[in-house]
Amino acid sequence: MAGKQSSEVKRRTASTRKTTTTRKSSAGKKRNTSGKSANTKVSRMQVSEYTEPVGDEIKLIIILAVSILILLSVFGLGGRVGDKAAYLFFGLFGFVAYALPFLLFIGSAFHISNRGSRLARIKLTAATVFLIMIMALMALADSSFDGTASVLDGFLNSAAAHNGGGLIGFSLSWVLFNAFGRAGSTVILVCLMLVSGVLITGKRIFIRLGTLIGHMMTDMGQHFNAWREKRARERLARMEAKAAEEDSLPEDEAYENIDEETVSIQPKKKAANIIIPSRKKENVKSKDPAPASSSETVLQTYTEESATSAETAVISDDSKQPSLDSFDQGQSVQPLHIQIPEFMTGHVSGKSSVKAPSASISDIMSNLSRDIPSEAESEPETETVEDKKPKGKPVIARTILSPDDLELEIEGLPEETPVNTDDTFIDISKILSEIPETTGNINTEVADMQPEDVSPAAQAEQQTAVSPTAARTSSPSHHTTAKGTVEDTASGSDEPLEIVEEEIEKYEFPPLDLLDQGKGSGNQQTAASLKQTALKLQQTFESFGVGVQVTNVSCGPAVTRYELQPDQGVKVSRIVSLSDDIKLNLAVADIRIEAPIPGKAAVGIEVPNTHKEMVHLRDLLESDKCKQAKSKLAFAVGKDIGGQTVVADIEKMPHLLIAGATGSGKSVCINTIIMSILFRADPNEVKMIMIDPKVVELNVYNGLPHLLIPVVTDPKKAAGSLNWAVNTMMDRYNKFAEIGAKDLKSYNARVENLPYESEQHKKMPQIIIIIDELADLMMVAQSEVEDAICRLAQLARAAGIHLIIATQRPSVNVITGLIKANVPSRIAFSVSSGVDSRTILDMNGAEKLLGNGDMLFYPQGLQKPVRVQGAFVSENEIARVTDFIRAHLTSQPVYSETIKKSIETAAISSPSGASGSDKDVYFEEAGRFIIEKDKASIGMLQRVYKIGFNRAARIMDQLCEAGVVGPEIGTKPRQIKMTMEEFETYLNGNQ
Ligand SMILES: Nc1ncnc2c1ncn2[C@@H]1O[C@H](COP(=O)(O)OP(=O)(O)OP(=O)(O)O)[C@@H](O)[C@H]1O
Repeated sequence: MAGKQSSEVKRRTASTRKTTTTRKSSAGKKRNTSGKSANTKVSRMQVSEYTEPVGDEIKLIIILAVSILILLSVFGLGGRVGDKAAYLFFGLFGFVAYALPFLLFIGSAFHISNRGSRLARIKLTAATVFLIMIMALMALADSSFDGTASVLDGFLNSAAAHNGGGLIGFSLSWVLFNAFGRAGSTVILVCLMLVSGVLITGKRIFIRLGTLIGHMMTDMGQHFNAWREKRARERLARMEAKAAEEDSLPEDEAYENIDEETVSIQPKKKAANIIIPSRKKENVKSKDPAPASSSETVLQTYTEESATSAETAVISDDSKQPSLDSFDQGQSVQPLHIQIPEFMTGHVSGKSSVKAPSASISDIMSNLSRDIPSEAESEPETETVEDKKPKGKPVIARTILSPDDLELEIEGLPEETPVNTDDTFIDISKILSEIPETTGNINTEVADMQPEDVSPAAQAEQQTAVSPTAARTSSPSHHTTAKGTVEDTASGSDEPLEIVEEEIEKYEFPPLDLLDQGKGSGNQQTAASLKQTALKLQQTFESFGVGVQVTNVSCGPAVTRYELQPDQGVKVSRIVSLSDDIKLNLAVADIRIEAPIPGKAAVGIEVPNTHKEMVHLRDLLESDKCKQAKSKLAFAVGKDIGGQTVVADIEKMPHLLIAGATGSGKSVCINTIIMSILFRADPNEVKMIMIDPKVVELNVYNGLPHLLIPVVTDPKKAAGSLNWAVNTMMDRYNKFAEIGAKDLKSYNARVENLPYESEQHKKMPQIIIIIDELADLMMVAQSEVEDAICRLAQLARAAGIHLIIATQRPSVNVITGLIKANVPSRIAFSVSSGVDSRTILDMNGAEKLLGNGDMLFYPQGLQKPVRVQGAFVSENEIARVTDFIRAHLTSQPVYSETIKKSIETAAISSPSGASGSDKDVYFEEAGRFIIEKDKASIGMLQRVYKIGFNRAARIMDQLCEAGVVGPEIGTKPRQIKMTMEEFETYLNGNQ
């Protein structure tokens, strides 16, 4: 037995050895013929490339033939075999057997052409389920079906009658019927049918239905509104006809018939409105008959024709001039509202009408202003006014701009002021000129205005409207001192302020070699790697049955864009839906699809580069594009996807919103803007206000002559700075109006050509207001900040004031609708979600950015944002440049005390803040400590009081404000300016 076993083992060992030898020799052979086998592989691949499509074609031909045979069979034309087959098909599928040949062919063709696609498999499965549900429903539809017959009966009945659900449908309905009854089974089957229908079509039936209903409701609403408007117009037409009729009646009778909705002037009430809603001439009169003593017109109205003719503009009889006695002191005043339809705004003025119907309100207002006779021109009238010197203050309380009307509210007209609006056009200039100038005021204050009542544009327009008079009256309140500064003797922070720094005699432009140069490594992407990625992209799309051709490749510093041209019939949405699969196949973190590229018949796929190139500011500033840019506010944005330098002009933007997640590159972007300006603009040409609630970002610019005031770090003061800017804007408009200039450029040009030296009219610089974190300001005084930003954004462009606002919180309560609407140019850096991207750009895309200066640049006028790799400037470079500028100043910049004071006043008057009362609890201690140590450093305060950086910096600012320490100058330590005794006196004085 043992011997048998051992001989068996030997035999096995021998056979194993033999096999090993055979394997070894075959491996050797393989090694020897490795070259050959590679060749064989290639040729096999070529063969398979050839045979695969041909094989598919043959398969389809066979399936077509089978389908036709089945078709013939089910219609009884298939001979004996066909009859048998038809019996089987009807038995199995019931009525659906008629559709079987078609379904078989279409299904097979679909499967073959979408081989490998998961989606196609899902669709095919869903289609099969759909068919089975139909079969089951057909079985259920048979009224004789009661769930008692056997499954075989189901087969036989369908085979014989060529209807019903066949064996398959019958079996399923049998199970469902016995479990849920007929109704329950129907619900389940229909539900499954719908689900498979959704999977087959990919359409969201119910959501669409909801949307459809929504659209229908909106349409109905619109129809309803149109109907209401039509009715209102008809009513108005009726009223006009009625009014025309009444014209022919004696006056007293006519008054009784005036419709209250059209006109209401109620002397006893606070306000009254005249609404002139149509272009047609109409007679609108006071509801109350005017008292006999004051029956003359204060408001004059003109027909369209008369508005264009200066001569025919005067309606009232000279002998019936309005009595100015009515402005006497003690007389009660009434506000008067005039609403002027928008179409009239081009023709408001009587004497020098603005002809263009699309003329802007400010144009009209400036025209109006010019119509008001100056003191010299209107001497005889002035005399009359002097005689009857009124004490009341007529006030243009507010203007309201609605989409249709401009409304002026004039307070201070006497109670019984009669209004005769005979014609369509009201001469506001006349009203303004008749308000006595000797009172020294057409009060432009909007003190009692409710913010919600008055749009910022309207406030600004209102102030613009009265500007010349205001300027006339306010100018004597300033007198020039020997130093050339203007002392503001007028009280109140709303007085127009002037930029009063001494002019910087000579500004030494910093040389570009203070900046680092790019290494000039160029793009690391080789042509081969680009070609490979392009091929991969094409193959990926092909594997999903989407035909595309890569037509172009643009290689940018951080991303490369592959331009794809889809084949005929390929939907763009299909390409977009494959973005995840592309990411997977290319093994990249994220891609952005631009579908389509604006102005091109191509879809752009932006793939991050493996090696990112840094775009150095110096390289951009040295580029021709930058050198050729004429504007002082031109700045280097970065390089676009094609590697081209992108240069933008803040003047044209005219305001810019920069938003992105923390660390995405906002501060670097702001620094590049500031640096671009420092390299291009003289401080006498461009000034900046920097608001940096984060404290650390912009303080390096302190001490530069370009700054109007030191960098503002206190959010409460920031609101004050914005208010100051609004006042400056209004002041500038007044000055423009005085010499008939339209904007800053024409003003400066005219001032330059003035034949005499004027103290009043000097060249003015452009002003850029940079806010590094809007969210911090909005937290402190949202309504004030929003209001000021909107007023500036709407009107500041012509005044040469531009806003650059950055925020890392792109939420709707920071970037409010109002701010968004008024700041048209945007830069979006990387954000965390599509929602944030939509808040900034009104579209997705920023969530796909890569960070580190990768941005979507969307200036005003561009259809779609462009992807740009932002310029980079390091802190060292900034320090080098700012140190250079400071070192080469002929005189230290003198910051305007007036501006500072005004900003502080505004901060104090701000309801949300009181700069004096909210000193930090460590303020006193920190002051004493710093004086004792003779060293002021934020880090030291942090360490000693164990507080955060922001709080320590704020305490330092408060100490600086109190005069304990000097301002921060670059990286140098602050000066200690008070002794301990002085500080104690200060503290005692402030308790
Ligand atoms: N254009 C750029 N090129 C290369 N790297 C950049 C660029 N911009 C920013 N970075 C990198 O990103 C870092 C963060 O940038 P930055 O400080 O500007 O972000 P931020 O958005 O201002 O962040 P935070 O809101 O927190 O202040 C920089 O230190 C730098 O390394």
